[in-house]
Amino acid sequence: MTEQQFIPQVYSKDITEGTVSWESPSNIALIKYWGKKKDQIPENPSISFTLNACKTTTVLSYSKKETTSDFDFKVYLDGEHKPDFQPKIKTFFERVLVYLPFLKDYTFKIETSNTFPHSSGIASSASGMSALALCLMSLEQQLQPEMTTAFFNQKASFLSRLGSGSACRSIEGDLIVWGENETVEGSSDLFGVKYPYAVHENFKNYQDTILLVDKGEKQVSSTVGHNLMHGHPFAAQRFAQAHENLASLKPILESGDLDAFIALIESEALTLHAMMMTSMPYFILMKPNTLEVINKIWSFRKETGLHIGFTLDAGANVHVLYPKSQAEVILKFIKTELASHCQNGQFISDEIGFGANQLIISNG
Ligand SMILES: Nc1ncnc2c1ncn2[C@@H]1O[C@H](COP(=O)(O)OP(=O)(O)OP(=O)(O)O)[C@@H](O)[C@H]1O
Ligand SMILES: C[C@@](O)(CCOP(=O)(O)OP(=O)(O)O)CC(=O)O
Repeated sequence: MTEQQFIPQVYSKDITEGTVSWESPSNIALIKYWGKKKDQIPENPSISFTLNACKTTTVLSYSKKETTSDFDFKVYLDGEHKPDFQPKIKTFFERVLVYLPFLKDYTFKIETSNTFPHSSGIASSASGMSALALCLMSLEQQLQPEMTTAFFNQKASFLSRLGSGSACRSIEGDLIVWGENETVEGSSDLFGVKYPYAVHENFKNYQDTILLVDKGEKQVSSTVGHNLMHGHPFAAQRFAQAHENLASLKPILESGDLDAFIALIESEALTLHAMMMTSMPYFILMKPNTLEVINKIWSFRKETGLHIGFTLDAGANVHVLYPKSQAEVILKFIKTELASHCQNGQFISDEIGFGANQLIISNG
């Protein structure tokens, strides 16, 4: 599989204007992507649960310009012009122009909203960039109607990756692998693929309650963090470990061994943050309440034997993961013991999801 297949031939249709819309979820990595090569190629494989409630909805309106000129687009978040979202999208447009050669032919209006706070480590770049990539694919599909769903999804994932690496894991669900590796046949550095092996019933409707320990924008973006893996003293070991952890996860997913699952994902989360703390310059994204919550989760698990575990993204917020069958008692614990460590007591109840959906635009 190469990038070449995503470069279109001449389009068969001419479209002057229109509107398309997609909602696309965020995702939470179990084995983390941290470190990348040129062109958004990951240094190691990752695997994530696609989320359900945490999502972006984007409406893309386009009208053809008289003459081709530079990129022409405006972004609105929750109805308000959002100039500080423009640079990431401009970089995205530059990277994908060769694969979407119509980009300079249109004026775009991007109206977007997230169901959760952005830039705080709940992967708004993943849902936001994948929603935009999907909208652009819908436009391309109108220009070239003879496109299979499999190609549509694969190219949407490929383009999303060029917007934000982890975004390539948001197009489909429920478990997505990104990054070529020896464990998952068909895996690719270029796009995400559905995890193709047996997954035990224990993981069905797996719950993710996201504790909003800190809703503020984080001090160091993921992009900057990835770059600090270049020349990092532990980089080689970390990249090798991610391959090993993916190999270990396969029998765990098959057998439904939740103790082993929790041990693996918690170790991944803490290793991610260890990489941040041992970067140069070093940085810490966890907050005191992140550690409070982690310690409480560990005590509660010891006391009850319940299968409550956590993972972290690049931020202070804690993703509490647990099986649906134990949801009632764990949710009660979260409400009574953990919510007080969240900003304004806020948390988001989410669970495994199945990917993006196109929304029908009504003209009335
Ligand atoms: N709905 C959206 N549409 C387009 N771009 C978005 C949207 N939401 C967020 N973004 C972009 O993503 C950036 C935030 O990404 P960043 O990686 O810093 O944080 P995050 O995605 O919340 O956390 P993570 O590190 O877990 O991915 C925003 O500054 C903005 O450029
Ligand atoms: C910690 C992570 O969430 C890192 C996500 O990094 P991004 O995909 O947000 O980074 P860019 O490619 O620079 O946009 C781990 C993961 O999702 O695998």
